[in-house]
Order: sequence, then C-alpha cells, then structure tokens
Amino acid sequence: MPRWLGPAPQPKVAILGAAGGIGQPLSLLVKINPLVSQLSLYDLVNTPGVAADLSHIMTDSEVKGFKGDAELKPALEGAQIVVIPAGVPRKPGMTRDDLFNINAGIVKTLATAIATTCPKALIAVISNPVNSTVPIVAEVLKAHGVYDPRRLFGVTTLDLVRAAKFISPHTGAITAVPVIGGHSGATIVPVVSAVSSAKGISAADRAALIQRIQFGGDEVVKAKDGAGSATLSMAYAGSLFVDSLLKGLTGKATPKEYTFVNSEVAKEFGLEYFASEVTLGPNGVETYHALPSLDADEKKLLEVCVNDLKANIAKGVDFVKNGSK
Ligand SMILES: NC(=O)c1ccc[n+]([C@@H]2O[C@H](COP(=O)([O-])OP(=O)(O)OC[C@H]3O[C@@H](n4cnc5c(N)ncnc54)[C@H](O)[C@@H]3O)[C@@H](O)[C@H]2O)c1
Ligand SMILES: O=C(O)C[C@H](O)C(=O)O
Repeated sequence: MPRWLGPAPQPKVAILGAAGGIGQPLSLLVKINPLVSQLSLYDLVNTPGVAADLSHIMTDSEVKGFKGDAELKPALEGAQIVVIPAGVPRKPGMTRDDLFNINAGIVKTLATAIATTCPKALIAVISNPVNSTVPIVAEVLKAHGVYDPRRLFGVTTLDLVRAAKFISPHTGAITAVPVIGGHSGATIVPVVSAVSSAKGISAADRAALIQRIQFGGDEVVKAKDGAGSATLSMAYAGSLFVDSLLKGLTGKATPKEYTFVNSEVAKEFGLEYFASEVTLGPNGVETYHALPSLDADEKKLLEVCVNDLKANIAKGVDFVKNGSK
C-alpha cells in the first residue's frame, strides 16, 4: 500500500525532566497511551534507567533515554509533542513564584533547544511558576522566529482535576468545574456558578470549596513536609492533557481542554495569557472559547487574579527580553 494510504504516522513525545517526581509516573502513563509511537525521556540524571524500565512494558511505543546537556537535542529531534516537568518543586512556606529564580533558567534552556530542534512541536509546560514559564518559552520562540501561540500550553489540568474531585461531596458525583485564570493561588479562578448541580451549595461551603481548589497544591506541599509537591496527581492530570494533544494531533478527536495560553480572551483585562477553554486539533489550538459568565463573587476573584497574573507574566517576559530576574 502506498505510504500515503496507510495509517497516519503516530507521534513522538519527548518528556523533559522525565526522571523526576512527575516525570517518572507521567512517562509511564504516556508509555501506555496507544497513540504514541516513540517516547523520548530526557533529564540531567537517571533517564537510562527509567527508559530501560519502561521499555519492557508491552505497548507498541519505543522508549529511549537521553541524559545530560549533550543529549538534549537528540532527545528532541522529530518530537511532535514536548512536555516539560523539569525544575525544582516547592517546599513548605514557598510560593510558586519563589521557584522562578531556578526554574526560569531551566525552562529558557529547554525552550532554546526546542526552538532550534523541533520548532513545530506542541509544547506543554508543567514547570512552575506556570504563569511565568509559559511567557518565557514564548519569548524564546519569538526570538528564534518560530513562535506559534497555538502550539504552546501551560498545563493547568490539575486545577480542574482537583475541582472535579473536591466538588463531588456537594454534587454527589465527580463533576467538571471550569477553572480559568492562571496556575497559582489567587490566580486560579474556579467558576462554580457554571455548575448547575452545585446551585444548592451554601455560601460558606462554596467559599471553602473555592479556597481548597485555589490552594490544593499547598495541601500536598504541607503533607509531603519538604519532600516536594504534587507528583502523582500531576502525572495523572498531565497524562490527560497529553492524551488530548495526541487526539487532536492525530485527528482522532477534537478535545476541549482548559489551559494557560496566549490568547485574546482576557485582552479586556490587559492580559496576553490566560487559562481558558480551547478546542485542540492537528496544529494545537483550533478554537478559543469565550470565558464562562461569572457571578458577582467570581468577578471579585477575577479582579485579584488579574493583578497577580499581570505581574507573573511580565516577570517571565522580562526575564528573556532583558535578562532580569
Ligand atoms: N503545572 C502544575 O500543575 C504542576 C503540578 C505539580 C508540580 N509542578 C511543577 O513541576 C516541576 C517538577 O516537579 P517534580 O515534583 O517533578 O520535581 P522533581 O525535583 O521531582 O523533578 C524534577 C526533575 O527535573 C530535572 N531537571 C532539573 N533541571 C533540568 C534540566 N535543565 N533539564 C532537564 N531536567 C532537569 C531534575 O533532574 C528532576 O529529575 C516543579 O517546578 C513543580 O513546581 C507543576
Ligand atoms: O503546588 C505546587 O507547587 C505544585 C503544583 O503547582 C500544584 O498545584 O500542585
């Protein structure tokens, strides 16, 4: 059969930071995704072992490990999806912004390699602070003349995973809740008013629910007591997001996801980046959906979000443009 009549080629996924707390379980979940043909695992340490281990799993995808700076570009060659969970996690008492000084440089280095090796890849950024690391990647890609806003995503899926779980005692079932804004504390804006089965929640319960969704990450950081932040739930959330990217890329479906992207949806608030709902396709974002309508309380949450988010975005942009921290 001529090649062009055969099945569409299946994607190569590269995970940068693949040996870490998120990287390892995420690599496992991506390894068992039937839409993947090649899985490239990059880290500064331990990837040969992680790759050897995963390569014994009887799914079709081929796994290769790449270790250290010299192997970054080979890891990225031909990748259609790049996922970035590289970087340090929080310890108790830290904000995500406290990670900026270390993670900004890591993400900038990785973005530079993507720009020069696989500039057309769909890029999913997990490394915190997401509100700043996504603009960092964008500025690096712009500097190399290869920026396509439809192909760059900040992964906020964990906020939606938490929201769906935390609301379930009130609704009697796991229930999707839109979560917009950014990915840190007050920039996370759950839109509970959009959930019809949540109408009966008392004001006090609703306030507690919103607080828990916004600060769910702190709950895990506290419980891990110095041993890092959410890894397993993040790997699960990340695998959902990667699955949606894969389905869109291969034309299997046109999934909808909430994700932190460069778009016009929050332009009226002076924001270039905002987490909102998009439909995914072969080239990344196909459609940017309008924001859900907000009630008076949610409008107040959004006001706080906008101020914090503006500063976070500017910090990321500035880091690349002016080399400042
Ligand atoms: N977006 C989200 O919802 C979300 C959720 C949880 C964690 N995070 C963030 O994800 C990041 C990783 O968290 P973790 O718990 O996996 O941390 P971790 O320390 O367990 O793992 C990080 C990995 O990154 C690797 N690394 C460091 N510098 C690198 C580089 N230059 N190139 C390649 N790999 C490099 C490390 O060797 C390590 O294996 C943190 O910044 C954390 O805050 C984001
Ligand atoms: O809380 C963190 O620092 C990690 C992550 O962003 C989370 O939401 O769990």
